[in-house]
Amino acid sequence: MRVTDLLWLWILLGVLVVVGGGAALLVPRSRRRGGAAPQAPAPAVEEPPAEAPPVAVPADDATVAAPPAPVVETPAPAAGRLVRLRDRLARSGSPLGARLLSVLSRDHLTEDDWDELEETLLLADIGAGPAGELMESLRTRVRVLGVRDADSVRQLLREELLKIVDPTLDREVATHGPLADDGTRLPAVVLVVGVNGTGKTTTVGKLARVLVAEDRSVVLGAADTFRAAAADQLQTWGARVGVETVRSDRDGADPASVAFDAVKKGRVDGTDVVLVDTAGRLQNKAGLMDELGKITRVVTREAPLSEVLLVLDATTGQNGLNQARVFGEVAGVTGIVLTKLDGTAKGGIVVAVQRELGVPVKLVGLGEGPDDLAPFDAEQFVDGLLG
Ligand SMILES: Nc1nc2c(ncn2[C@@H]2O[C@H](COP(=O)(O)OP(=O)(O)OP(=O)(O)O)[C@@H](O)[C@H]2O)c(=O)[nH]1
Repeated sequence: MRVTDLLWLWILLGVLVVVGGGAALLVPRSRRRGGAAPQAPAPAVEEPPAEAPPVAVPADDATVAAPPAPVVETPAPAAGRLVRLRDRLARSGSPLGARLLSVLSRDHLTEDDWDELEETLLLADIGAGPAGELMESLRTRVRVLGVRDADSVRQLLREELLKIVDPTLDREVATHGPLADDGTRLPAVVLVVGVNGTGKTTTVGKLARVLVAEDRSVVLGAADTFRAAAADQLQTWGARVGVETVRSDRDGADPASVAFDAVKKGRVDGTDVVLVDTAGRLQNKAGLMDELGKITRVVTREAPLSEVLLVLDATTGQNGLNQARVFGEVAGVTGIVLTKLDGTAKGGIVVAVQRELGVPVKLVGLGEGPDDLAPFDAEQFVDGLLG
C-alpha cells in the first residue's frame, strides 16, 4: 500500500467517525434516556394455549367465605305512633282543624261563616252527609250554649268531629287465628287488597314490622304476581325483620296458588299471622271478583280469612271512594288502611270512606318510612286534625 492510499484510508475513517457521532446526536434525547419511542410492530408471538378452567376444589371449612349474616332490624313498637300524625297533618298544607277553628273564632258567626265552615268540611273530603250532620249539631250547640271563647268552641268542634269519626268502632286488626277442630291454633290470614299504587306492598311490609315488634311470628305471601318487582319488594321488607316470603319465581303465576302455599306454610309452621299481598288490578269488576274470589276459596281450605284489609290512597279523594265501593262489593272488606295521609290536607276522607263501606279505618299510613304505619285511634286523629 502506498503512502497516498494510507492517507486516503485515514481520511475516510475520519469522515465515518464524524458522521457516526452526528447521527448519534440526531437521535432524540428522550430515547437516549430510555424514554418511550415509537414502537416497531411486535413480532407475531404464538398465543400460549388457554389455561384450563381451574378445577373446583372443595375448600376446607375454615376458608369458605360465608355470606354476611343479614342484619335483622328491630322495628319500633306501634303504640303511640299516631301521635306523630299530629305533626304530619299540621305540616300538610292547611289542616282542616285550623281552618275550622279560624272561622269559628269569629265574633258573630254569620250565614256566610257557616257556609264557609261547611265548604271547608267538604273540601276536606268528609262527604256531604257527615258534613251536614256536623254543621247542624254544631250550630245548635253553639246557639244553645252561647259559647264564644276559643277554648269552648274548640272543645265543641272536637266533640262533633269525634262523633262522626266514631270512636265506638272496633279497629283492632284481627291477628289471632281461630282454633282448628283438633284444638291447634290456625294462623290469622290477612288478605290485603286494593288498586295498584295505593301502597299495598308497602303496607304489608310495614304491618309485618308492627307484628314482629309485638313478638308475633309472620309469613308473607307475594300473591301480587302481576308485577314481578312486587315479590322482590315484599321479600326485602320481610328479610329486614327476619320474616319469610312465599313467592313464585314465575311472572304471572297463579296468585291463588301462591296465597295457598303461604297459608299452608303458616299452618304447618304454626305461624301466628300470614299476610297476603294481592295485585288487585281493576280491569273490570268481574275479573277482580274472579281473582279475589279464587284466592279466598283456595286459601280457606287451609285457614279462614281473619281480615280483608282494603288499602286506599288518601290523596285520591272521590276516586278512592269509587274503588272502595267496588272492593267492598267483591272482597268482603273488614277494615281500611288509609295510606299517604301525610301528603294531604283531606283527612276527612277517613269519615267518608267509613260511611261508604260501613267498616272502620284500622290503620293509617303516615309516610314512606318503614315504621310510618299507625293503628288508627279516633281521638288522636281528631286532635291531629285540630292541630
Ligand atoms: N307518603 C307516603 N307514601 C306512601 C305511603 N304508603 C305507601 N307509599 C308509597 O306509595 C308508593 C306505592 O306503594 P306500593 O306499596 O308499591 O303500592 P302497591 O299498591 O303495592 O302497588 P302495586 O304493587 O303496583 O299494586 C311507594 O312509593 C310507597 O313508598 C304513605 O303512607 N305515605
